[in-house]
Amino acid sequence: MTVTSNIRPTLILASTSPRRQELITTLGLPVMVRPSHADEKTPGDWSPDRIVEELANRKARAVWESVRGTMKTAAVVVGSDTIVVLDGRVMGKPKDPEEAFEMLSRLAGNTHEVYTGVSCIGLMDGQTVTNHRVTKVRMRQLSPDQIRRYVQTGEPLDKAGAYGVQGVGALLVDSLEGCYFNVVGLPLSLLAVQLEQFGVTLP
Ligand SMILES: Cc1cn([C@H]2C[C@H](O)[C@@H](COP(=O)(O)OP(=O)(O)OP(=O)(O)O)O2)c(=O)[nH]c1=O
Repeated sequence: MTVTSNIRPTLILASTSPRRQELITTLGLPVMVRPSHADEKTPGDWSPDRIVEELANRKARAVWESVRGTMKTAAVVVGSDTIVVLDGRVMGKPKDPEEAFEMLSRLAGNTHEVYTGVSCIGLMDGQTVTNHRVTKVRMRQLSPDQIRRYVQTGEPLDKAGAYGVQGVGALLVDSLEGCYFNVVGLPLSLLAVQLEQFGVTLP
């Protein structure tokens, strides 16, 4: 897609995540949201970076396929995927409170990595840029009671690794090394770099 610097493409966010929807508005470009229902299964031997880049691209591609041909304005479809990795073991979203408790018991007192993949696809020509970022997060020691109380807030259930650093989960996190927004699900500086490759000028 050729976008000259005075054109502001619409960003089509391929996501159901309210966090991503809020974060993407920071770029100051028009935003449309189109939930993507891409298959999120990957082979067990894939590396974390391969998983998040592939899933981000699947989400973006599914939406790109459904909207191309229906819009005439310049647009870029954005897909994103986040996982938590502890000692090489991948954690997605917990399926129930019991699994959330297990995940948090493993993360407490340890340092893990949060991987987020972002994939951008130009609406007109399908130009694709896909990358990922990694952030290290140190979680403090937690007693089983503390973990139980946090799980009862309901916050862990729709989040990779069963916590949300932007919410009550902030009380569990000792320190963080890398992009904060990567942990929340959309690394904004990475997205800015990717959009520059489409000729978009941002502040
Ligand atoms: C670790 C962490 C994850 N998360 C969230 C970001 C993602 O929304 C979610 C990981 O699940 P994803 O599968 O990446 O995304 P999603 O299902 O929420 O949304 P969609 O696929 O439609 O875009 O975990 C937080 O909000 N805060 C955190 O601190």
